[in-house]
Amino acid sequence: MTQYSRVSGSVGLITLKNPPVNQLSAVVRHGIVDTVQKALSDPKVKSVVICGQNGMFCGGADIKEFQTLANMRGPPLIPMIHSIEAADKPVVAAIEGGAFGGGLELALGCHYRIAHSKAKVGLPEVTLGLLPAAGGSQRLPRLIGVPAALSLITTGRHITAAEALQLGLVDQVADHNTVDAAVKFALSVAGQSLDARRISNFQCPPVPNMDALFEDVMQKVRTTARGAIAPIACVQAVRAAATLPYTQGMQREKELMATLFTSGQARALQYCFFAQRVVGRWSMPSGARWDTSKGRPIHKAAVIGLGTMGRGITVALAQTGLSVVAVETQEKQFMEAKKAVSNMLERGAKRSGKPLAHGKITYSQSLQAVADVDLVIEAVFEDMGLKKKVFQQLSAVCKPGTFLCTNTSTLDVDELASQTHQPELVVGMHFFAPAHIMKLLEVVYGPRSSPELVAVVMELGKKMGKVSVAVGNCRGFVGNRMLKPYRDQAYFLLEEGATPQLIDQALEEFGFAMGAFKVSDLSGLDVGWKVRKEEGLVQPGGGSGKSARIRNGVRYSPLGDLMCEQGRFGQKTGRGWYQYDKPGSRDARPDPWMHSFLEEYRARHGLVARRISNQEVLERCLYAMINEGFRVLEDGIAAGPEDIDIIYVFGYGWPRHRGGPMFYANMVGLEIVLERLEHYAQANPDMPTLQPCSLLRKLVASGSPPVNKWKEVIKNVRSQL
Ligand SMILES: CC(C)(COP(=O)(O)OP(=O)(O)OC[C@H]1O[C@@H](n2cnc3c(N)ncnc32)[C@H](O)[C@@H]1OP(=O)(O)O)[C@@H](O)C(=O)NCCC(=O)NCCSC(=O)C[C@@H](O)CCCCCCCCCCCCC(=O)O
Ligand SMILES: NC(=O)c1ccc[n+]([C@@H]2O[C@H](COP(=O)([O-])OP(=O)(O)OC[C@H]3O[C@@H](n4cnc5c(N)ncnc54)[C@H](O)[C@@H]3O)[C@@H](O)[C@H]2O)c1
Repeated sequence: MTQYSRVSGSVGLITLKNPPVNQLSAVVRHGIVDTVQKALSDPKVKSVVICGQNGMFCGGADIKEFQTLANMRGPPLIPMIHSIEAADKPVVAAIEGGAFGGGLELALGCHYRIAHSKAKVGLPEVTLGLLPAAGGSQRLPRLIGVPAALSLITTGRHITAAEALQLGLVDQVADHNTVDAAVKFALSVAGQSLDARRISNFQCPPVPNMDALFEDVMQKVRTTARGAIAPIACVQAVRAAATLPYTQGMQREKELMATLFTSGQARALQYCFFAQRVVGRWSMPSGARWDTSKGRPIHKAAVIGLGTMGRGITVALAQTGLSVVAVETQEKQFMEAKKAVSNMLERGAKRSGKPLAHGKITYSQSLQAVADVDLVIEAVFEDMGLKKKVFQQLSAVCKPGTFLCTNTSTLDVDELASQTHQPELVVGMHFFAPAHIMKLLEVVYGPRSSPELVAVVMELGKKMGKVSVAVGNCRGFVGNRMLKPYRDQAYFLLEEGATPQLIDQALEEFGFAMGAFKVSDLSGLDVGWKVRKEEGLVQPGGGSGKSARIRNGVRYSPLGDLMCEQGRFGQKTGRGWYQYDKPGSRDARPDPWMHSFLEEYRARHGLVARRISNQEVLERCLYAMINEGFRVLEDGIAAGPEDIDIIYVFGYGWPRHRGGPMFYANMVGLEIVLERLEHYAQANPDMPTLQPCSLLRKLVASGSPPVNKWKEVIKNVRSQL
C-alpha cells in the first residue's frame, strides 16, 4: 500500500509501504497512481517527495507477480511512471536503502533523485532473465551516457550512492535523514521549470564510434553470457535508446521484454533468486530448523593445514574480522603459506577497497596453538587415517565446547566426529577452491550434530559472503556425489568414440563454465587416482578385455588411471586430457597424442568407436547426474531440490539461466528424463547409475508436479521407506 500526507505546508509526501522491500505489487501501483493524482490536483501542494518505509526505497517490481501473466493485474508501471514525469509539479525521489529495477525506474521518472550515502542503486533485471522494461533501458543511457548504462544494465550490478552521484544518476547525496533532505530540496525547487528534468526528452550523449562500441560490447557479452539471452537483449535495448527516438525505443524495449518475459531462462533465473533464499531456511531430519536454533558468537577460529584450501579458508575467515590461528606442520608449506595468504589478502583489499586483515592472523607449526579458539576448520590431506589423528588431537587440545569442522570433500564426517569427546560439535564445512572466492559452502551435518553448531556455521558462511547449504552426511555429500555419475558417463563416452573436446564442447555449449575434462585437468587427475587406489579399484596397466572395465560388478573406466600412470595429471604437469604450453598454464589445447592413446585403448578392449552426438553427451552426463539428485532427495541428504540446484549453480559452474539440475529436469519434463534414462539403462545394464530412481518414477506417476511441489511427494516416499 501507499501512504500520503502533506508536510512542511506544501510538499506531498508519498510513502511506499510493502514489506519486505516495498516491491511494486499491484496494490502499491494503485496507491502510487491515486496519491500522485491527489498531490497534483491539490493546489496547496507545490512539490512531491516519494520515499519508502523502513529505510528502503523500493526493490522493484514484485517478482512473485511474474510467475503468471494472470497475476499481473493493476495499473501498469510504464504509464504510471510517465504520468509522474509529465507532472507539472517537481517530484523528488528520496532513496534510502536501495532503489533496484522498477524501483530505480520509478526514481528515473521523478525529476530529482536524492540518495542516502549508504544507499545502493541498480538495474538487476538481467539477473532475473529480464531487462529494465519500465523505461529503464531508455532513460538510463539518456541520463548517464551509453557506456555507463551498458555496464550497469548488462551486469545488473548495484552501485553506491557516491558512484551514482559521480555518474549523474542522483542529484544529491544525504548523510542524515534523506526524506528531510528531499522535502527541503522539494521546497527549494517548487515552481521551477521542469523542461530540463524530464529524462525521456533528453538525447543520449553522443558516443564516438558507436557501432564499434556496440559490436565490442556485444562480443564481450556473448562470451560471458554462456548462452543466456537477457544480456544480449539488454545491449539491443540500449542500442535502441542510442539510435531511436524515445517512443520507438520504448516500443523496442517492450518487444524485447515480451520475448524474455515468457522464456524458460527468465523462469529459471527467478527460481534461482528464490531458491537462494530458501536454502537459508535450513532444516534437519531431527526437526531442528533455522528459526528455532540459535548459534553463539565466534571470536577466534583456527585452520589446520595450509595447502590449497587452508590458505583460502584462512583469508575468508580473516576477511570477516575474526582472529585466526593458522597451523601448518611442514616447514616449506608453512613459509609458502604465510606469503601466499598475505598476497591474497592484499589483492582482496585492493579489490574491495577495505582495509587489510593481516594483523588478525597468527601462524603456528603446533596444534597446541589452537587451545583457546571457538571453532576449528581442518584442511589437511584427504586421508582418513591422518584426519582421524588430527581430530583426536584437537579433541584433546581444544577447550570444551569448541566446534570442530572438516573441509573433507568426500570422507565420512560421522567417523571423524566419533574420534572426539563431543561428536555433537563436529560438522563438515566443505569449501570450494579457491575458498576465499568461491561462493558455495556445503555444511554437512551428521545424525549427532547439534543444531546450535549448524546455526553457527551457516551464520559464519553468511559472514564470509558464502551461500551456505546444509546437507546430510554421505559419500561426496550432495555436490561430489552427483558429480561422480556425470564424470563416469563422460569417461564411458570417451571409450565409445567421443573425444575430450567433443564432450567438453557439448557441455560448454549447454552453458557449463568448463567441460568435464577441462575441470579434471584443472583439479588434477591424481586426486581421484589416489582415492581409487585406496578403494582398491586401480589395476596397474588397466587390465584388458571386457572384464577389465568391470569393477565390483559395475562398469568402470580405467582411462583416468592410465593417464595418471603416464604422469598426465592435468594443468600441473602440462599434460592431461589436453596439452598446455607448460606446467601450470591454463590454456587447454587438443593433444594429438590423445587420438592414438584412445585408438590403442579401444583396440585393446575390443571397442569399436561410433559417432557420439551432442544430444547423447548431454543426456547421458546430465541425466545420470539428475538421477543421482533424485536419490539424494529420496535419502533425505538434501532437504529439497532448491538445495541441490543452488549447490550446482554456486559450486559446480552449472549455468544459472538453466536453474540447476533438478529445475532443468522439470523444464525438460520428468517423463522425458525417465524415458531417456530407461533407454540408456537398457542399453547399458552394467551402469546402475542410469537405472531410474524410484522417486523419479513416483513423481512421473504423480503427474510430474512442478519443482516447488516435489517436497510433498518426497515426504510420502520417505515415509514409506
Ligand atoms: C532488495 C534486495 C537488495 C534486499 O536484499 P536483502 O539481503 O536485504 O533481503 P533479501 O534479498 O533476503 O530479500 C528479503 C525478502 O524480500 C523478497 N524480495 C526481494 N526483492 C523482491 C522483489 N522485487 N519482489 C518480490 N520479493 C522480493 C525476497 O524474496 C526475500 O523474501 P523471502 O521470503 O524469499 O526470503 C534484494 O532482495 C534484491 O536484490 N531484490 C531483487 C531486486 C530486483 O532484482 N529487482 C528487480 C525486479 S524486476 C523489475 O523490477 C522489472 C522492471 O524493470 C519492470 C518490468 C515491467 C514489467 C512489464 C511486464 C511486461 C510483461 C510483458 C509480457 C508480454 C508477454 C505477452 O504479452 O505475451
Ligand atoms: N583442492 C581442492 O580443490 C579441494 C576442494 C574442496 C575440499 N578439499 C579438501 O580439503 C582438504 C585439503 O585439501 P588441499 O587441496 O588443500 O590439500 P593440500 O595437499 O594442498 O594441503 C594439505 C596441507 O595440510 C598439511 N598438513 C598435513 N598434515 C597436517 C597436520 N597434521 N597438521 C597441520 N597441517 C597438516 C600439509 O602439509 C599440506 O600443506 C582435503 O580434505 C580435500 O579433500 C580440497
